[in-house]
Amino acid sequence: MRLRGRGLRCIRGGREVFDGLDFEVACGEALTLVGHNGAGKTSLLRLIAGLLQPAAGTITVEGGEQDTPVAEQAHYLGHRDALKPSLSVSENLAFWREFLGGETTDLAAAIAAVGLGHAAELPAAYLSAGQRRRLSIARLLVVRRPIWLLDEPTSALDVKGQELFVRLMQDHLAGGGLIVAATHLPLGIEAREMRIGVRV
Ligand SMILES: Nc1ncnc2c1ncn2[C@@H]1O[C@H](COP(=O)(O)OP(=O)(O)OP(=O)(O)O)[C@@H](O)[C@H]1O
Repeated sequence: MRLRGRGLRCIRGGREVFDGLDFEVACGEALTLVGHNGAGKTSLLRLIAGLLQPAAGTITVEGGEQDTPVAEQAHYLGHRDALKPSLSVSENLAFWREFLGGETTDLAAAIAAVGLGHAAELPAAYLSAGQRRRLSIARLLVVRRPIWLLDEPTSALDVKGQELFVRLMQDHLAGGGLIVAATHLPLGIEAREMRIGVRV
């Protein structure tokens, strides 16, 4: 499987963010997007996730499930943790598993994998920032999707949480998945780097 973007142009709020952008990532590979604040890293992730439409260019998947839209093959882990505060950790994850559908895995195992086993019945409103991030990461595990789009994924994670996430990313790549991540810090995994935007 190969994810490819060609000639992408992105316009936001009437201003061009980037134009003529190409990228390519194959299964088992990670691509990190680097660049200054406002360069367009989040915008590119949102284009791939289908949350924004490109003004020009194409995003395609070769191999794998070619007829399934890219957005349905991708998890988008954004800046904000998409959680319902009144629902417990396991209820939040059950919601996402139901909502996203497709190939799912065991809920309790996903919660344990991110180190939240002790907090499974706690309302999400009571979670710390790092715990909320861990719960968001559990969404990547509970529904299997080959493309992980990650926006500053390690923000708020403590050292153990970062180590844990590195292992989860490595497992995902070893299992044939691919990762595109926007980050200002090294992700801790082997990755190709793509710079977006040049400050003038
Ligand atoms: N909803 C929006 N409406 C209009 N302009 C927007 C919107 N969201 C982002 N932008 C603009 O698009 C440009 C790219 O923003 P983006 O969030 O993609 O940058 P980034 O590289 O991810 O930045 P950072 O490193 O700060 O996260 C910025 O100039 C920003 O102001």
